[in-house]
Amino acid sequence: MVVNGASVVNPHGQRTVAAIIPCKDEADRIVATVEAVLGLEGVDKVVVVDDGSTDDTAAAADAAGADVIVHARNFGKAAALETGVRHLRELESFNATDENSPRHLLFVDGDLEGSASNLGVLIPPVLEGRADMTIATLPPQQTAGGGHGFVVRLARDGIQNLTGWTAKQPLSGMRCLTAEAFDAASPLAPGWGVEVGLTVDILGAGLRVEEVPCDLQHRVSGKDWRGQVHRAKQYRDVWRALTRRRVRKALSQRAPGVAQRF
Ligand SMILES: O=c1ccn([C@@H]2O[C@H](COP(=O)(O)OP(=O)(O)O[C@H]3O[C@H](CO)[C@@H](O)[C@H](O)[C@H]3O)[C@@H](O)[C@H]2O)c(=O)[nH]1
Ligand SMILES: O=C(O)[C@H](O)COP(=O)(O)O
Repeated sequence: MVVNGASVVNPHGQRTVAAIIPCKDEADRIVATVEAVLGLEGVDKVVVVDDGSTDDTAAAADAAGADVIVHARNFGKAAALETGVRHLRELESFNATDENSPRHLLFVDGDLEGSASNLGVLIPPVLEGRADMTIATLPPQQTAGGGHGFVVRLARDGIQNLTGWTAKQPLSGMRCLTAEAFDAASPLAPGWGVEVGLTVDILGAGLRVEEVPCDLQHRVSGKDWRGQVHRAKQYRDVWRALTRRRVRKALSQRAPGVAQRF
């Protein structure tokens, strides 16, 4: 429900939450992830977007009980999230008596498996109106790997310079947010820039962001060449998201009309 542009809690009961799970080649993990998310209190819809997988991700997610949308080819994580939210809003618009519309959003990576059952802590601050977006911070991971911190530092420093807020884990993709917060960050920054874009745009709109410790385990990128290529793409996308927002901010001080379109 939107009143004067602001989300308000449904007067007829607790607002519910829809989980959106972007996936590329997660057939081995998606069943456990979907089952865990379906069990979260407050979540009444799970949408998996298969972002051009070459494995059986879509069939596995469907069998696990999710709504499944398939990209004909790979468009990147941000596009998968946008497809999932668009699908959700279409479903909601078909049901004129749906009191939960527009649902809050829970963004979940497909590789969390059973640990996704710990995502529930992200929901109450948003449901109760204390935060417009919560972000999960993860404990040390059981699987070895991880990078050298280049992308994390670029993201953290960039967010800090633009907003004054220091994120502990700026790349964490597990987030719960209101429809209003999602709209403030739309269109999303492409690819791996999506998290930085969400944080900068939502804070820039004067909304509240909070990091919440959450006991999650995910597939950690290694230090092999595949992991390094992945990090190079992350670096490129985060840099682009930050640069666009720096230019937008500079323009908004000089030419507000132009800045809105940039
Ligand atoms: O083209 C792609 C690639 C990945 N994914 C999915 O996006 C999620 C995150 O991808 P992953 O390979 O797990 O990325 P990581 O580098 O391990 O992820 C860290 O860094 C990312 C930002 O760079 C965040 O999105 C993640 O939440 C964070 O865990 C997973 O569900 C993927 O299946 C897509 O939907 N499309
Ligand atoms: O493995 C990671 O933590 C991410 O891919 C980011 O890489 P980084 O450690 O080089 O910032």
